Amino acid sequence: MSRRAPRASIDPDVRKTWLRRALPLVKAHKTLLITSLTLSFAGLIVQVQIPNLVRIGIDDAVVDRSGELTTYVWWIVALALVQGFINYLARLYLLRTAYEMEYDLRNIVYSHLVRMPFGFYDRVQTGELMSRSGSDIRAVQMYLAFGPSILVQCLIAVVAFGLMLSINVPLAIVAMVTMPIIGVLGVSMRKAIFPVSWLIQARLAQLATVVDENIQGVRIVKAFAAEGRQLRSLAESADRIRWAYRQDARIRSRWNPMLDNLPRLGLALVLLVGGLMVIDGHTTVGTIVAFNSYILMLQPPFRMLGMMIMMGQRASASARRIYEILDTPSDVVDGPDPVVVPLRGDLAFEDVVFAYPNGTVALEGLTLRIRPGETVAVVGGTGSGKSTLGRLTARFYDVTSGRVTIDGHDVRDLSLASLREQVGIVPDEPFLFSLSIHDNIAYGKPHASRDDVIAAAVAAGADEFIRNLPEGYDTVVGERGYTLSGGQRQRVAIARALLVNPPILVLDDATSAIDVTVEQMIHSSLRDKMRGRTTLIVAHRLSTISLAERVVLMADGRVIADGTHESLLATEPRYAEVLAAQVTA
Ligand SMILES: Nc1ncnc2c1ncn2[C@@H]1O[C@H](COP(=O)(O)OP(=O)(O)OP(=O)(O)O)[C@@H](O)[C@H]1O
Repeated sequence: MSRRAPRASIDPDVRKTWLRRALPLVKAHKTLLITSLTLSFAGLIVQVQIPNLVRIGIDDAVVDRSGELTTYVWWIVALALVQGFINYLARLYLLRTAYEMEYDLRNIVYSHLVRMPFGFYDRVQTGELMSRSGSDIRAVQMYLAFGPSILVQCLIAVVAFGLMLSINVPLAIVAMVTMPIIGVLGVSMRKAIFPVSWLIQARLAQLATVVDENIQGVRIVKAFAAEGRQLRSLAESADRIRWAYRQDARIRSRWNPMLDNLPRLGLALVLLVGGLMVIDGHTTVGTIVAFNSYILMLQPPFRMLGMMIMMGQRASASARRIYEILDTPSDVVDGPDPVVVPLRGDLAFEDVVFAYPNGTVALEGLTLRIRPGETVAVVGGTGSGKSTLGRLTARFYDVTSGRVTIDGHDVRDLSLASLREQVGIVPDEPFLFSLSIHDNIAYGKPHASRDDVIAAAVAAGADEFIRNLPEGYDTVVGERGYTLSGGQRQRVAIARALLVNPPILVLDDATSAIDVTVEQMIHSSLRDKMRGRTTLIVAHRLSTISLAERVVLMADGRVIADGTHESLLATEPRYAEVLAAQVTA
């Protein structure tokens, strides 16, 4: 099925109220919405006729015995059928409107999320994002679609009141007396409940984060036999939710009986006043019965008024959180005139200062030049800024000051898509999708042929183990590729980068879990496969470092020494220190 693009977007003007900003979304589906509202109004008009027919039926056929009872009965049945059919259509269109709007909103939010820079994902929690893209979208959708429908249903009160007035003015006023009270009480109840239900939402989102971490980190939890501790933290979250639900129950049980009983008071009043009027001959028994029906019929819309106010409050808070995402501009975007050029791989960092969005300064005036075709190992203590080099090369983040250039172009001037196509990054813990090995390798080049995929896998030293898998290249690797070993996953990830054949390759500790002989094989095939490739290797192992023709030593976000492995060993005591501290054979 082909995917339809969202029909509208959220108004970007942040000065407008949330509802006005969401209006384009409603307008985009106005035909559906108006159809549904019109139908729902028509249904209500039919519905208010029924008690009136009952009144006439009772007065004519039962009391006066002048009319045919079955005629009234058939009319009522017919009207009920018509009303049922109209309501069916109205409901159908209303739900369709709601889901169409939800679809649009979901797509708007999701397409914004995929454009967000790395810095955004460093800040927000997965559980929170899931909740924003789930329940918040739903809350807004509900209000936008169901709000107008509730208003239309409240209109029935006007129509029914008009009809009652035409039958009997004093009794109509008596019947309506309790309605505003129901409305006011409904609103008050919702107001009392709102903070609690808000708390429930927030605590459910917290619980989602705890559950998410427990599931994602289940191996660590088990490895440290920390199930008890995790269960306690889960129980604490659950307990907080239970407390909030208890408050919710307390408020509801206080208000609901009042709301339920008020209409009965209305019935009693109508019976009292209406009964006296019947006795005095001012009205008929049928009128009392009809007015009873009206009281019961009018009660739900008035109660829903309160619900609508609560839905509005919730939707407004949800919309604010959704807008928070939509209003966060992606700062890492194409410049006004993005350059698309094939790169040779002449990489330079010019006095680069870089701080992560949380303020951690990772590079403090780093200058480094790597010529096309060079293979450079970056060595340094933990946190010295090695991985950051790769992230800035592919422009996952923008530098705070200074420049990163490739072939003389500032990376900020290059088109983001072409830059990322030409800078391949293999992290130490690669992510594999729940797809076949073939599709995982071909992720950056989905139309690659099987032969190309195999060639990349051979170069990455992965072909042999892949062939031994039950379905070879078609084996689907489980969620996050857990069915493969760490070293196997790293090899699949290297193959994925090689298939794209980028002129610049960053191996960020990407062979840490691969044994030394296989690693040497991979590097020699890398060298054969593309002589001109610029390769940056973040390395901890001597075997890896020795593959590079040049070694750069980093400390505190700066390059402190640069040369061959041998010359650094001979001249730079800090190099020997770093090697001794963290480098394994
Ligand atoms: N996403 C991030 N958000 C905030 N700070 C970060 C982020 N990633 C890294 N840092 C910090 O930036 C500094 C440099 O990190 P970087 O990952 O470049 O170090 P590294 O030399 O590769 O370390 P290691 O050898 O331990 O992987 C560290 O202080 C680190 O804590």
